[in-house]
This record gives sequence, C-alpha cells and structure tokens, in this order.
Amino acid sequence: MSAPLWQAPVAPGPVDATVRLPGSKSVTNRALLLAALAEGPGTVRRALRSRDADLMVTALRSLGAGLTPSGETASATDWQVVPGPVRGGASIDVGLAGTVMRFVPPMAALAGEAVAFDGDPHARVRPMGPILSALRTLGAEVAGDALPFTIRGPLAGGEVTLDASASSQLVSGLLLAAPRYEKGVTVRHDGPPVPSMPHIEMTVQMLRAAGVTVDDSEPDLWRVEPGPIAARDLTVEPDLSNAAPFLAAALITGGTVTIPDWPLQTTQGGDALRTLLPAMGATVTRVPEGLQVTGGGPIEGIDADLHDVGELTPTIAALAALAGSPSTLRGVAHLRGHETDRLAALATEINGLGGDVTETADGLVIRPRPLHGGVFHSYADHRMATAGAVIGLVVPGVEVENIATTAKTLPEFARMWALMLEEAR
Ligand SMILES: O=C(O)C1=C[C@@H](OP(=O)(O)O)[C@@H](O)[C@H](O)C1
Ligand SMILES: C=C(OP(=O)(O)O)C(=O)O
Repeated sequence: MSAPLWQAPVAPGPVDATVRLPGSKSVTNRALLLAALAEGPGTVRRALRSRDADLMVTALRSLGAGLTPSGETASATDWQVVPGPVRGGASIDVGLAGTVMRFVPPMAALAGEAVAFDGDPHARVRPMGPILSALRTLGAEVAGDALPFTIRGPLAGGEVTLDASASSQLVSGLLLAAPRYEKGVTVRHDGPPVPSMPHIEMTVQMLRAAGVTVDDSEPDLWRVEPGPIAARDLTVEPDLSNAAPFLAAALITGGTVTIPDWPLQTTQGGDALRTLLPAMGATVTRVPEGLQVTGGGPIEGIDADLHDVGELTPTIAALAALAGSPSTLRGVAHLRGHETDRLAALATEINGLGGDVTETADGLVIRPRPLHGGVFHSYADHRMATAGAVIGLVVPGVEVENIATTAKTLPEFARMWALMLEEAR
C-alpha cells in the first residue's frame, strides 16, 4: 500500500514569518551519547524530539544509561542523563538514522556482552563496512559488514586507518566513544576527501568542551586521548539544516523569514545557508532575534560545491529547479548513501514534475523549466519530503508522498509549514 499524499500548499503571497526551529539532530545525538558516557549525571537542554533522537535515547537506555525527560513539548525535551556501566545483551534499532548506526556501535563495543544492531530496510544498504572493520582492528568482535550485525567488546582502542569518503560519521563515531577506550584512538583517513567536515569539527569541539584531549592538527588524522568525559549542562542549538526549506520559502515567495536564536558561531553545516542563499538572490541579515532572509528578485541559479554541506542539497536543488538560470551542484557523490540515493531521487522527482535535471557522477545539473503538479515521492527521506513542499509553494498540484517521514528530524514540519503560510500576505 502506498503512503498517503499531502497536498503541498501554494503560498497565497509573500510569507512574512518567524519560524522557531527545534534542536539540531547532530548536536542532540552527540550530546546525549557523550552524556551517557560521562563521569557523572548531566543535562541536555532543548534536545530535539524526533525519530532519530528518540532512537538514540532508546539505544542509550538499552546500553545502561538513565535518561529522564522534563519540560517536554512536542519537539523538545530537557534530558537528565545518568551514566551507567555500558552493558551488552541488547538489540538496538537504528531506524534510518546515520547518527545512531555510526555513533552507537563504538559505544556498544565497551560492553563485554554482544549487542545486536538492525534498522529500516534501506539502512541495510547505508555504508557501515569501514567503521565495522575499524572496530575489529581496535579489538572488538564484529559479525557482519553492514546492518544487521552484532558487536562484542570490550575493545582496547589504538590506531586504525579507514576510508571515510562515504560518510564523515564513520570518523565521528570512532572519536565519540574513544575517551573511554583504554588506549584512546588514533584514526587516519585514507581515500578520496571526507565529506561533511563541519560535522567532524562538531564532534571534535563537543569532545573538547567535555574536557577530552583531541589532536586534529594534521589533515585526515585525529587522536583522542583516553580520559574522563566531563558531565555537562548543555543547551542544543536550533537545527540550521532544517531551517533550509523555511528560508527557501522567503526567497521563492519574495517574503521574509526570521529564524530566532541562529548561533553566532557554530559547526553546523546549515550555517552555509548564509552564503548559499545570497548567491541565489536572497538578502540575509543578522537581526537581534536571529537570522532574517528576504527574497524579492529573481532566483538565480548557482554553481556550488556542496561537499561539506550535503544535507542542504535537496532544498538547494528545489530552489534551483525554480530559478531563472541553470545550476550545477557538485561534490555530493556521498548523497547516494544517505536516506536514499538523493541524486537519483531528486532527478527523478523534479523531472516527474516536468523539470530538466541530469545526474552527474558527483552531483546534479538543473536547468529550470516550467513545472506542473504531480506526486513527489519522498523515499522515506525527510529532506526529499521538504524539497517537495518547497516546490509546491509555487507549483499548484504537488502532492508529497509520506510527509510524515519528516518525523526523522522535524515531526512538526507540516504544522509549522501551514503556520508559516498563515502569515503570508
Ligand atoms: O554527523 C552528523 O551528525 C551528520 C553528518 C553528515 O553525514 P555524511 O557525512 O554522511 O554526509 C550529515 O549529512 C548528516 O545529516 C549528519
Ligand atoms: C544524511 C542525513 O541523515 P543521517 O544522520 O541519517 O545520515 C540527513 O539528515 O540529511
């Protein structure tokens, strides 16, 4: 049975809205894991509530941590986290969450008993081989090279070389639990360039903020010293990648969208919207509340290397399909290993609405053409679903299949989108 269709609303006019975004998935899932491995109880405030974050909470509880929510709303929670000895024996569901499938196994490898991992059907084809081989090299017993697999520790840590060109998470995962390994870890990358480097920077900064010594002074080499992870009281930043479709709405409708609490400094890749959107014709201003994006002129096509900020590709591709000139998006071959093959999915779905998109080995060439309505499939990919919503703002009759899949990182998406449009003039 196919998933229900959501009629993407056409904007009645220029939007003029303030959109308060829930916490970053990437910060939330790192903060929860580090808190679960810390030397004492800590707090993670304004943590995202979403499918990926909830899967992380369940995984950490099944490995022995205590997580108690307080101050809950639909999309945010303050978590009190009480670490416990890491115990095995559990079966962990990673869903389709890259952060759970790559960050939790290196923690599970601290336990002396086996831990089993599995996830959604598509999770079984997401790249896992390099991190599982690395965990074997570091001393764990691992059965399997992809999901499903089991892992049994304890491992001692040490030095390992892997090819992390398929995902930065293969490095982040090895670094996050490493302070708890007897020998810490030295990770060397050998292969084509690692994508999404800001996410590795986020991992390094969060480890350092918890008192861990990390040396990243040489390219493609990271050393995490063994030692305690400090208990912290941390507040999660808003999710800047999830700001993308809302800010795109300002550009497309010639309106203004403000995102409160946009951090002044951040390692979130979504911060690149401050330069990408102006390149496409938007005006971006820091205002006292946060970040404000205004459209008005034509949308301009771009030639952009999105290697560091691949998460933004679906929104940028949707904007490019509505632009006044062609775009080339490069450096994102690794998107073929994301929630779906995003390059194939974007080309198929935009072309299904009458677009002219061709895949290259590492990106997309998008030549704008008048689009028409039709079904926009989401492939269980939250960012495909929101890309369909973006196009639907100005193309009548776009029906997004399975809008509920946005629950991966933004369960309130459809309601927030409708609220934003209520504020259209
Ligand atoms: O570490 C993280 O939190 C993430 C890293 C990136 O993964 P890739 O390096 O696989 O692109 C990003 O796309 C993903 O959404 C979140
Ligand atoms: C690639 C993404 O997610 P994941 O954390 O599952 O890799 C994403 O959110 O765009």
